[in-house]
Amino acid sequence: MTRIEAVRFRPILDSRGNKTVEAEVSTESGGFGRAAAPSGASTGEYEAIELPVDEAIAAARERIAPRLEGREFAGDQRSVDSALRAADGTEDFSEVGANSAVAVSMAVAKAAADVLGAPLYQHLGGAFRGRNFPVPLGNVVGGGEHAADATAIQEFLAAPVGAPSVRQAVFANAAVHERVGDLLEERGEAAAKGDEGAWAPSIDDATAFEIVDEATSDVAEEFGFEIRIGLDLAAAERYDGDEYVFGDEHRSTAEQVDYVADLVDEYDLAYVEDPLDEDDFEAFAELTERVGDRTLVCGDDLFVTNTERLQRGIDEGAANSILVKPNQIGTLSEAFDAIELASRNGYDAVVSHRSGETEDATIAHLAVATDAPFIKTGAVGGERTAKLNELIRIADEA
Ligand SMILES: C=C(OP(=O)(O)O)C(=O)O
Ligand SMILES: [Mg+2]
Repeated sequence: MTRIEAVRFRPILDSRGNKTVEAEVSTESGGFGRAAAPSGASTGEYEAIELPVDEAIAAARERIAPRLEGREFAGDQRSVDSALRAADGTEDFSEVGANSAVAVSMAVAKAAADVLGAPLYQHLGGAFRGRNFPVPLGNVVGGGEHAADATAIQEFLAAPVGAPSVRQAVFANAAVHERVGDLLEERGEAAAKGDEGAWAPSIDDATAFEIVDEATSDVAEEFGFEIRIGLDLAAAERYDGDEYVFGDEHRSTAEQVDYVADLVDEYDLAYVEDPLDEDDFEAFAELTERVGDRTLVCGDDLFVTNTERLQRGIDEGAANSILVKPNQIGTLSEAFDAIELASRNGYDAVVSHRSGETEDATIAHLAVATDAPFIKTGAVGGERTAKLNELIRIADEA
C-alpha cells in the first residue's frame, strides 16, 4: 500500500456561490484523489464544526498535512481518519474544521482507489459490493432554510420505492420535478428554485401536498411503478422552545406528533425526516411507536451522523432510520460506523448531500459501498446530478 506524498488545499465555489474546501491527495506511487466539502444551511446543533474556509485551510495546512505526508498509507482509511482526529484534538473538529477534515478523508479514499485501479465504492465496500443500489429521494418542492418565502416544510421528496433500477428511479424523480413545475404553472404559481434545485413556490404546505401528490401519481402511472412521498420537516428550525411554528400553524409537541402521524396516513408517506426537535428523543419515540411500522422516521439533526447519538436513539426507540452526512461528523470512517451501527439495529441509512454542494460524487460511492437502502441527493441541478449520474454509471459498470 502506498504512502501519502502530498496533501494540498484550495478554496473553490459551492453551489450557493460560497467558498468551500477542496483537498487533493497524491501518493508516492502516483495515485491521486480530489474531494470537496459540502455545506449545510439547516445545520444541526450537534454537528461537527465548519470553520470559515480560509481559516480551515490554514489550519489544515499547518496541522493535517504534516501528519499525513510521508507518514500515513492511503489505503488505511481508519488510520488516516484517526490522524485527522489527532491533528484536530477536539470532539467537534473545531480546530481544523470538519470541512477540511472531510475533504481530506474523502480525497484520501479516492487516491487509494486510484492506486488500486478500482472504483471508489469497491475500495470502500469490497469486491462484493455494487449489486444493490439505493432508492434516491428527490427533492421536488421545498422551502424552510433552503428558500425564502416558500413552503414551511423544508423538503417534499419523491420516493420511487417501486423502481426496478436506480436509473429508472433517477429519471422518475426528474419527471416528478418537471410535472410539479407544470402543475405550478397551471395554477399561476411562478416558482424559483431553492438551494437544492427543488421548486420553491410561495404556497402553503397543504397546497404543496396536493401538487406533489398529483405529480407523483401521474409519474407513477406513466413509469409503471410505485412512487411515494417523503418529507424533511427540519423541525428543529421551526421549534421555538415551546411550539412548532410552520407558517401560520402553531403546534404543541403532542399536536406536532398527531399532525405528522396524520400526514403519514393521509399521504401514505414513505419517509419523514426530522419531524420533531433535535433534542426531543422522547417525542421522536412516540411518533415512531405510532407510525414506524409503515414509514421511515429518520433522524438528521437528531443524530448528526454521530454513533453516540444514534446509540441513544436505538436504546430509546427514537426512530428507524438515520441520515448520513459525512461532513456532520468529519470523517468517512465515522460515517461508515454510523451506517454499520444503524444497519445492525434495523435502521435504514439514508446517505445524504447538503444544501450547499459541489460536483463531488463521493456520497454515491459511499451509498453503494455500504449497501445503504436510500440516498438523498436532489432531483435536478448539476451538483445533484453529479451524484445521480454517478449512480447510473456505477450500475452500468458493476
Ligand atoms: C440536506 C439538508 O439540508 P442542509 O444541508 O441545509 O442541512 C437536510 O436538512 O437534510
Ligand atoms: Mg434534514
